[in-house]
Amino acid sequence: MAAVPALQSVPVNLGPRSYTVQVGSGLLSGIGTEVAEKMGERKSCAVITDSNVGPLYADAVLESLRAVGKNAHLITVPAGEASKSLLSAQTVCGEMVRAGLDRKSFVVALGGGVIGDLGGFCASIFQRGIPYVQVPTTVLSQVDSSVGGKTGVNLPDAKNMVGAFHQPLHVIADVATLDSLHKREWNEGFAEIIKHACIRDASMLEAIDAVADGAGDMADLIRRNIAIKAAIVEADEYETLGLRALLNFGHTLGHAVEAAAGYGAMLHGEAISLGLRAAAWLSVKRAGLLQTDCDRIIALLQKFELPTRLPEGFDTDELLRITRMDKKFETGKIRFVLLPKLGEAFVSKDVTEADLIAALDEIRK
Ligand SMILES: NC(=O)c1ccc[n+]([C@@H]2O[C@H](COP(=O)([O-])OP(=O)(O)OC[C@H]3O[C@@H](n4cnc5c(N)ncnc54)[C@H](O)[C@@H]3O)[C@@H](O)[C@H]2O)c1
Ligand SMILES: O=C(O)C(=O)C[C@@H](O)[C@H](O)[C@H](O)COP(=O)(O)O
Ligand SMILES: [Zn+2]
Repeated sequence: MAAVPALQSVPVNLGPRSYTVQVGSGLLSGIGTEVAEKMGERKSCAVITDSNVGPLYADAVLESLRAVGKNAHLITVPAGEASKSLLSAQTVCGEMVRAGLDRKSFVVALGGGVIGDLGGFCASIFQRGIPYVQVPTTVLSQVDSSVGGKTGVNLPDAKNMVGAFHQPLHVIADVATLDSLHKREWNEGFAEIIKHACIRDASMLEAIDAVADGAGDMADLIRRNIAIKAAIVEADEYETLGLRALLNFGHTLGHAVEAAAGYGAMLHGEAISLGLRAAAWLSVKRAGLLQTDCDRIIALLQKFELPTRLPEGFDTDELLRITRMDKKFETGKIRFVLLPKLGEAFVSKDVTEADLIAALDEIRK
């Protein structure tokens, strides 16, 4: 990672639910002080993490919290998407009860998007809701999932089917934690980064290219992505105005592929990469995106070794069946995000099932 400048803060302005995302290196050891400031007299907390992240970073976080007088209890779930389930939420909430947490407690979600979504969801339902702090440790969770307050779990049928909007009180993105990511987990985060560039900031494609070539400024790229996500969430927190829905570019078919593969078989970013290729192709057919721009998106995904060809074994009918459960499917009509040009997106109500079938045929090639 390129040299990290001093701590940067990105505000997320949501009135009474406003918070700050801190981006910098070596922030974990200062978490106690940061959290103490936000949580005031709340004394007990659950640090929720997974079996990969816990052994690497939980001690630093627990020590820092205990040093400022917090009673911090560690709760560890198995690493991977399968832990984003109602059963895990029940297990975690059960551990929170047995640890003596109450309505004056809080949660620290230490890990990737799975832990952020699960930990945030547990915070949203535990005794009808307690505050939480996001401490994202993957590229994907730093640039996307830790910001915006979408929390939840999957059902076997489809992704993110049970959840709540519950904004964090604070987000601490320590970019030094990214150094321990395996290449596959590092790369998958770029699917969401490329998504942000496609829908909001075409000029970011160059910065992404530079990072792929080992020359770019990753910390700055992370900050830029957080700012894009924050601006969209600020404008449409509850996804009711058609703006936040743009963050779903590539997700309609991507989510179906992720669920159909079996949770954990494909990483979220890998499934979204396939969804992005399908959505970019449909954007050429239905929205006038230039073929050269579509090719540019695909080439960039490939630079991060992300899949752009649907593997054998995915049944089109099954993928359509799952797609119909998507939250963007309303009264029998799909709302599909298309790109007329790089950096601009809109929600189309004119995409048909025949279009989806054609897009799936295309990404099989
Ligand atoms: N809420 C949102 O707005 C939002 C946005 C995007 C994605 N998501 C969700 O996020 C999830 C995907 O998140 P993810 O890709 O971060 O997956 P993840 O949380 O499963 O992390 C990927 C892998 O990396 C490991 N890991 C995490 N941090 C590490 C570190 N610093 N060093 C070494 N290993 C580490 C994890 O243990 C896991 O094995 C999906 O469930 C997706 O639906 C939510
Ligand atoms: O924050 C959002 O809004 C997003 O859509 C971000 C997506 O990257 C993310 O995968 C999200 O969890 C999808 O949400 P869903 O409502 O489509 O399940
Ligand atoms: Zn996503």
